[in-house]
Amino acid sequence: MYRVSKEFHFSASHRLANLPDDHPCARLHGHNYIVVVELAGERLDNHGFVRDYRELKPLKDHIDDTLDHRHLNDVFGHDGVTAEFLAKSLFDWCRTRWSEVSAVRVSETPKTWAEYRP
Ligand SMILES: Nc1nc2c(c(=O)[nH]1)N=C([C@H](O)[C@H](O)COP(=O)(O)OP(=O)(O)OP(=O)(O)O)CN2
Ligand SMILES: [Zn+2]
Repeated sequence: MYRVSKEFHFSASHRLANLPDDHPCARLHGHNYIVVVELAGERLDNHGFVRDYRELKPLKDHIDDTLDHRHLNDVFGHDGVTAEFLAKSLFDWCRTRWSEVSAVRVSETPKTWAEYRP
């Protein structure tokens, strides 16, 4: 099995308003998010690719247009925009376009990662 991945970046604010008031993440704050999309395949195409990284450009456009420099509670219309939620949401968006997508990972801080892998 081959696995390839590409990294995307965006900055956004959020507030996990369902957490207790004394939890720091219940307050308005922001992250420099990192998103890694992983694709898997048993076979390579004629160019030796699982899929050309350049074909993932629509994901960069989607992130830039809908998430970058936005308030994520407003974007999604709820107060639970966790890293886990973003990983699943971006996985679903990618999977409708590229069948090889096998996982999406999201980092909010240099020390934390959430992954969605069905
Ligand atoms: N499982 C999850 N836990 C937390 C999430 C999340 O999305 N999934 N999100 C947050 C906060 O939004 C934010 O990411 C803060 O995380 P935290 O690790 O507390 O960040 P710090 O930089 O403050 O960590 P230090 O250990 O103090 O450096 C919280 N939890
Ligand atoms: Zn946060």
